[in-house]
Amino acid sequence: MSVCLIIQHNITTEQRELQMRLCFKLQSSLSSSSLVADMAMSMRFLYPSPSSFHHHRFSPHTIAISNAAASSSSSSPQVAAVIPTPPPSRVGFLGLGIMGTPMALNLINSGVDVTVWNRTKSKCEPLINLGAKYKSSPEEVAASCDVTFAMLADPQSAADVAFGKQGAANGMGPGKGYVDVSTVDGETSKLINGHIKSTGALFLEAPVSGSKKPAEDGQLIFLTAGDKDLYETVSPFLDIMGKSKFYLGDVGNGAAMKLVVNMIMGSMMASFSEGLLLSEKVGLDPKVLVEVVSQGAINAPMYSTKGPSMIQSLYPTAFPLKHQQKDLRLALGLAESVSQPTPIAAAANELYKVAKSHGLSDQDFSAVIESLKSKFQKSENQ
Ligand SMILES: NC(=O)C1=CN([C@@H]2O[C@H](COP(=O)(O)OP(=O)(O)OC[C@H]3O[C@@H](n4cnc5c(N)ncnc54)[C@H](OP(=O)(O)O)[C@@H]3O)[C@@H](O)[C@H]2O)C=CC1
Ligand SMILES: O=CC(=O)O
Repeated sequence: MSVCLIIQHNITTEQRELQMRLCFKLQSSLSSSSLVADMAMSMRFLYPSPSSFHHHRFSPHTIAISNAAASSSSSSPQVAAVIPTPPPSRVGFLGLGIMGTPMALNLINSGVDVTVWNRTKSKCEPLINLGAKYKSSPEEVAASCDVTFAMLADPQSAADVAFGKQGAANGMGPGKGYVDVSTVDGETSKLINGHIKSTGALFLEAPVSGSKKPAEDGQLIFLTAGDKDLYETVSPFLDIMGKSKFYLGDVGNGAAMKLVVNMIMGSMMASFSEGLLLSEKVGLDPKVLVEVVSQGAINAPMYSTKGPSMIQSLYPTAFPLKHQQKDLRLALGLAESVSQPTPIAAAANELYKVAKSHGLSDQDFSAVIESLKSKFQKSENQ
């Protein structure tokens, strides 16, 4: 029997103990048919449950134990053991807005070594006070970190931060990774991918579904595409910030999935707004409408969370209206590129544009209801 044992060196004390235990097992159990099962048990001993990952500074990255006998030219079996590779230890985070701040905070609270940057420096202070490091440009963050996440407003800012002057690409290189979690169009994402890859680094697009509260609760849904190796590497971090993750293949697919989801969401909110106003006008109580909707097949969490404040004309910002309109605009561009008719999304987009023109850009996207109220309709028709 021949044995291949791959030992990783840059690891925690706990993982070092695991290595030693596995070496001992290999020495003492080479003839044992239960070797693979024993090794798997050792892994479980060290990481008893997925939630225990969060209490470790590092999570197990790769656990692969295989009997390579089938591929061996020798008649005797060969055992290959790949010891857990720790995920990258230094994580950068660029963009500390409504979403970036709680996402970075969850990483810090899980013991990850986080370095932050934001265009408006004051937004970095709370995270610095909680232990984050600070660098004064995306380039410096990327240069000092193994992987760098970016959560920017729109295609222009995502591109500027990734490959503009003092952009992250200047600090990237082989062995590093860039994960853009902003919502942008596929073309922008491909452009960023090209700049990052030209440095020898890896790229993953990973826009998120889920708003401010899911970001705070670590319940986001990641829609990823790009380098599969980087996806595997950063999975422990995605698991800290989110509840699920999808790997969708080539760069552009994550962006497209996100735009389709938000196209649906923007239309749903516009339609819900019409329903609330119509119910009120025909003498119904819109609060009862919210209750009825919440019990039926068309229930969506956003109706019951945002409906009551919409009835009071209050729009505390979780998802800025300007970003919803940006997503509809980009989704319409995507539809145009494949000649897919999207008349409902096009109509909804017009409502968000009206709301923006009345100064509601920074309110929550539920403020789109205002554009259906008679005061705005009159001014639009003048
Ligand atoms: N809020 C939500 O519910 C969700 C948002 N998203 C998407 O996530 C992204 C971020 O959203 P959110 O956090 O809500 O947005 P915010 O508007 O709160 O934050 C935007 C971030 O982008 C930065 N930024 C804007 N323009 C530039 C620029 N030209 N150069 C450098 N930095 C810039 C801002 O910096 P500064 O602080 O200096 O202004 C800020 O850090 C968007 O793409 C959005 O569509 C996705 C899912 C949910
Ligand atoms: O992009 C917004 C969201 O809620 O998801």
